[in-house]
Amino acid sequence: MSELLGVAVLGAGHMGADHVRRLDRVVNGARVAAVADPDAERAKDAVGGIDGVAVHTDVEAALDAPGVEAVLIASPGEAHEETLLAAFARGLPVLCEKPMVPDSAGALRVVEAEARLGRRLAQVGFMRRYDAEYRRLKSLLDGGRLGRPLMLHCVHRNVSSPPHFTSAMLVTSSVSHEIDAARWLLGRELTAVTVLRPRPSAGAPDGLLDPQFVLFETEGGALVDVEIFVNCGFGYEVRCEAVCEAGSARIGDAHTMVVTAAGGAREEVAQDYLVRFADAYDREVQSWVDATRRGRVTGPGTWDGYAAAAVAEAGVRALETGARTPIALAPRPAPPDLS
Ligand SMILES: NC(=O)C1=CN([C@@H]2O[C@H](COP(=O)(O)OP(=O)(O)OC[C@H]3O[C@@H](n4cnc5c(N)ncnc54)[C@H](O)[C@@H]3O)[C@@H](O)[C@H]2O)C=CC1
Ligand SMILES: O=C1[C@@H](O)[C@H](O)[C@@H](O)[C@H](O)[C@H]1O
Repeated sequence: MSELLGVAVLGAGHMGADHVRRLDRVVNGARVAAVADPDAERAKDAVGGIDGVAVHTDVEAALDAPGVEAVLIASPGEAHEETLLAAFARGLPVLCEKPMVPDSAGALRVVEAEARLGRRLAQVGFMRRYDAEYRRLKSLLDGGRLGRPLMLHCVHRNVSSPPHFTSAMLVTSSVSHEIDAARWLLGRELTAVTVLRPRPSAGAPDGLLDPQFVLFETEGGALVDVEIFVNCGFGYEVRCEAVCEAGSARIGDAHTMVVTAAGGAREEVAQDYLVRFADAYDREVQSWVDATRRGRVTGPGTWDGYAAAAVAEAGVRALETGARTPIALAPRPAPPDLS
């Protein structure tokens, strides 16, 4: 391995461009070796003035570019399966943005392909596991001081959704974060899901079922509710309150800045995930680079990516039918070396 880990960033849109910047300017021990995007202008814009970066419109060419030792996938979810398998075929370690693969059958193929290799190669981009507030909540719950968790109340709001966003994507793209966070915080699988649809907001595009109220049941009987509202218009808000037998704990209220002027006080509210979770993305990518340079893979893995896809798929059925929908996970293949 070279002194600086050579990373190919695949997909140079909103997230990809931010990861290029992060690898170049924030993270230690890595460099951007190649960027690929079918839109060549986007790839060039993302690279900006960084020296020595190969720019491609073809993913495979980027994977084979000189100096590429690891891969960060930031293309749309539908492209992830093919790209993950191409990286596995070359033995390249991967950090793959969520959703790992949007459909559960494809996600399971990725789990099985990695299991056949007999070692972990992929980390999935569930960055909330690297957020300071989520980590404090996880240690508190694991420490047991508050007793057993009974309920998680979650709020997830975006200012607006991108034009391609569908009603199903509120679950598959947005609530996928709460699905992973709940599995991680509680250490339990989710077993059933019900989705209620309040009347759509006038601020949502025509036909988009926004907001939605999602209720998960878990192994062991805890409940997780999620308000997902992706065109709230006023801010990017992510909160989670754990209610336990001997107390409760809430995260997500942290103030950015309070400005007092002209007889009033105004608190700033983050407008998007790149601001709210900036530190979490930095920590996630640094941790991936550090582990990769040690020849290891840590953090959420392909099974977590598969479980999130299977739960989200049941959620979409629940949204369409209005019925409580049980969640069935496939048998887990013998996990690869978890070191
Ligand atoms: N962790 C998080 O909080 C977030 C994660 N994401 C995830 O990041 C990924 C990318 O999302 P955005 O950057 O918002 O999308 P975007 O639409 O801004 O960018 C996607 C880019 O990928 C390119 N692309 C399309 N097919 C490709 C392929 N086969 N190979 C390489 N590039 C390809 C497109 O031309 C585009 O430039 C998605 O999986 C999304 O779910 C997005 C937002 C936040
Ligand atoms: O992952 C993300 C987006 O893809 C998703 O669409 C948003 O709802 C989330 O807040 C963001 O973190």
